[in-house]
Amino acid sequence: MARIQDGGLDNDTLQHLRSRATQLLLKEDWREYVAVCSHIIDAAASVDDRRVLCSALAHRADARARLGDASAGLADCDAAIAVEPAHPGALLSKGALLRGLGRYAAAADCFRAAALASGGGGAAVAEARQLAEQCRRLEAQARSGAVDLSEWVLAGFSGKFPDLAEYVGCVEVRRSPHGGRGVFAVKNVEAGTTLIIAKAVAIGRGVIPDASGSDEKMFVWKDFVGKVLEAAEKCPKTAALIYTLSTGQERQDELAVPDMAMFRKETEDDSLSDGTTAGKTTRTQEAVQMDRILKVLDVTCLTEDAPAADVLGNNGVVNCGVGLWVLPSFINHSCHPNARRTHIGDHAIVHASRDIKAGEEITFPYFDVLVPVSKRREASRAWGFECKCDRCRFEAEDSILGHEILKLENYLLSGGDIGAVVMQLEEKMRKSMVKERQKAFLRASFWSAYSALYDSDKLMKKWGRRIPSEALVAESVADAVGGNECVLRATLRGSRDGNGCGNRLEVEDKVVRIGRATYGKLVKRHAMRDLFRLTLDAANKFNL
Ligand SMILES: C[S@@+](CC[C@H](N)C(=O)[O-])C[C@H]1O[C@@H](n2cnc3c(N)ncnc32)[C@H](O)[C@@H]1O
Repeated sequence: MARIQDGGLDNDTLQHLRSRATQLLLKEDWREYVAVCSHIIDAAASVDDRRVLCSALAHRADARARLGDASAGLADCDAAIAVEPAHPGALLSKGALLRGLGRYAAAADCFRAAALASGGGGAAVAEARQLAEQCRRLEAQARSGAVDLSEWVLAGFSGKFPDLAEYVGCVEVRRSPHGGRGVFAVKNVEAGTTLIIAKAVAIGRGVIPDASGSDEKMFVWKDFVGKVLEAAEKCPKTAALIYTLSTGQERQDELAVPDMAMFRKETEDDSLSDGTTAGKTTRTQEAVQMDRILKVLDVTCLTEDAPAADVLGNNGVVNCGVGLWVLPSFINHSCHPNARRTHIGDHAIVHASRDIKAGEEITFPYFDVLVPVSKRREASRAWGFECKCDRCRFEAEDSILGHEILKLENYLLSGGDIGAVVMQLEEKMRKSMVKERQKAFLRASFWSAYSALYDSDKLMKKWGRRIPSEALVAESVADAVGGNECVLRATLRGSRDGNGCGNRLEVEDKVVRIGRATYGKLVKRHAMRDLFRLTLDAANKFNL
């Protein structure tokens, strides 16, 4: 029991509690730390020691934030601010909590108030101002989706991941002809436009050598599942978001279309309901539905080692990552996709990889789509669905071409001359007057043959004059599957060789267009050039 003296807590008691709190802080034992802070708060309140009361409330708020209890943390900050409106510690803690909830404008106000309250021009003031500025930038980014990663890219992706805010662009979840729900564009968007920036509910990561067995992967998976369950337990809103996802066991027409407001950043009202009685009521009434979450994770988690992550996000450290990003998990697969995702730290950025019309469904590839239809069918079956996208339908339903495709596939498999395969396919498409869009589909399906041919000086000497240029085929394939590293590399090589690309400015425009379609509008032109160099370097390494 704390001893009390006139005008506040007695010094010995306070000193003892403070040193206990410091020990717990160093051990990061947040639960015990909260208990000690509560002790100080009760004692300080009973003797009306406002100075001690406010700093203990601010410290408890920080610890509660660490424990994922943002609502209780905010309540502590508000209690301190009610006693002392210009308490720098409480204002800083509240700013940090609001920033974590994505309420950047309110967070910036708190940091600004903390700078004013600290007074003078010391390091604390400078830090509070810096935090206010960071929140101002994040607020602007959360509204526009405009991200500039140029500096980070130019620094070789080194250092801390750039700060990102969650963003929901002109997209909406609707019922999809592909199955269940899907994400749709509500406006026309240009290739490269950012559609969604989503923060992961949780990510499991491990540095696993390629040859490692399934035990290590299982370890990463278990760690990931544990983190998702913990996040759902701590925050009812997170649990509610996870429950919008499919368990894979519902009938497609049973799946409800969620309200888009769920995915937008928190409003004042949301945070109040999360922060006070209403939030707590939900938490105690509803235990986390563990089985349901486990089934959801089986269907919806995304691997972080997507092709774009190799260049734009893993900092060369992580080579196995699995995560749950809720809104991107509503995106269906297509072999004629129009979007891609890039991973930066804990955020997934989904951007248009082709121009998209209002009302069109947004899709990305769940597996390699630069392969013939038979291979894609195997992959989609492994996912538990039959892909009926327009590309699959065309390749499966055109009986004359279907026969030809099968012949070419077999010929390729038996080690036949790649140049002859490409020649025959081009001839057949010309004779059958196949439309450009469908030519693009078939070229994408036989991409391995085309690229092996362009890679070989010997084969190019033999067939080069009788087949379309690398740049032309790359542009055509980008129409089928959107921008990606393979077509970008081919476009870069093709444009360097100047074969059939047009004049210098046209060539540069084409390259930048495919670059944006591949990496999104995340970097300025000068940094894009660096990405081009890396893309070509990666190809050279691969070819060695
Ligand atoms: C990540 S979820 C996508 C969202 C899902 N449609 C929903 O309503 O929750 C993946 C599941 O969606 C379905 N799906 C995705 N792409 C599809 C496609 N092209 N054709 C049929 N079903 C698809 C499959 O059931 C797949 O297991």
